[in-house]
Amino acid sequence: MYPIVSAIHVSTSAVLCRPRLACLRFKTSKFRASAPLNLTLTDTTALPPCQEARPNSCACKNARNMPIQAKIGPSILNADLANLAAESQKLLDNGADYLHLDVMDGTFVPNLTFGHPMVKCLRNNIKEAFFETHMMVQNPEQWIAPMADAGVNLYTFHVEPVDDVSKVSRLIQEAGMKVGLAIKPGTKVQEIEKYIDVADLVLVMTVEPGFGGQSFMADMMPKVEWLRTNYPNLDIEVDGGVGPKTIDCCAKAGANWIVSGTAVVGAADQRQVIGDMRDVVKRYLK
Ligand SMILES: O=C(CO)[C@H](O)[C@H](O)COP(=O)(O)O
Repeated sequence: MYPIVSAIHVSTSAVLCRPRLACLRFKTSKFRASAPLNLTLTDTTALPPCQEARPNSCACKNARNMPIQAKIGPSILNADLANLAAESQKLLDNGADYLHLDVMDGTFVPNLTFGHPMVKCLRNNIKEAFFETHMMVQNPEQWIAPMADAGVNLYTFHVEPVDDVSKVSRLIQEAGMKVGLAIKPGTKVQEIEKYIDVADLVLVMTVEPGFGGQSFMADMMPKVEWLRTNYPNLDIEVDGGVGPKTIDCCAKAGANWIVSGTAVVGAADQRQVIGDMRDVVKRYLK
C-alpha cells in the first residue's frame, strides 16, 4: 500500500518537462492525490520508481530532450494469430524493438482483429517487451483503462473520429501509458499540430488502415518531412507497406519508428530484415 500524501514537492526541472508531469500525475494517482499538479510537494523520496508499475511506460523516458532512436516494431496483423505469443517471441528474439498490435473494431476500419483480452494474454506470456496498440477504433476513449490494465505501454489512436483529442491524450497519460496520435492518409498533418506537444509519438499511415500487405504510399512522405523539420526530437512512426524496398524513403523523410508487417513476419530471415531496416534508419538519424 502506498501512503496517502496531501503534498508533494516538484523540482523546477520536473515542472518544466511535460512528460515528467505526466509521469508524476501517474505516480501521484497512486497516492490518491486528487488535484494532480497544483499541489505543494514535500517528499519526492516517497514516490515509487518510475518503472515500478509497468516497465517502459514512464513518460519521463521519452522526454523531448533525449536523442531519438531507430526502432523497428513488427506488426503481427498478418502473423498466425492462433500462435500469437510464439510468433511475437520469435520477432523479439530476432531483434524487434517493440510489438505493434493492430486493434480493429470493424467500424472505424472494415476489419476486425482483437481487443484487450488478447493483449492481456499476450502480456502474461511476454513480460518485458514494449507493446504499442494501434487503435483503429471509433471510440478510443472506451478502451484506455482495459488496455492499460492489459499492460500496454504506448496507446496510439486515430484522431479522425475523436472530438476531444486533448482529453483522450490526458486520460491515456493518467492511465500510465504513452500517447501516440495516428493520422490516415487523407488527414493533413497540420490538423494535429496543436496536439503534438502532448504526444509522445505521431503515426503517419502509409496505407489506408484496415489490412496488411497493401502497397506503400510514398506520397505520405511530405507529412513525415514536415514533422521532422518542425519537431526534431519527436518520435515519428510510419505504418503500411514498409519493408526493405521502402525503408530508405521513410528514413530519409525522418521516420524513426518503423512498423513492418508482411515484410518481417513473412521473411525467411527475420533478424536480417529487422537489422537491415534499423541500420538504414540509423544512417539518417543525426
Ligand atoms: O495498421 C496496419 C494496417 O491497418 C498494419 O500495421 C500495416 O498494414 C502493417 O502491415 P504491412 O507491413 O503488411 O503493410
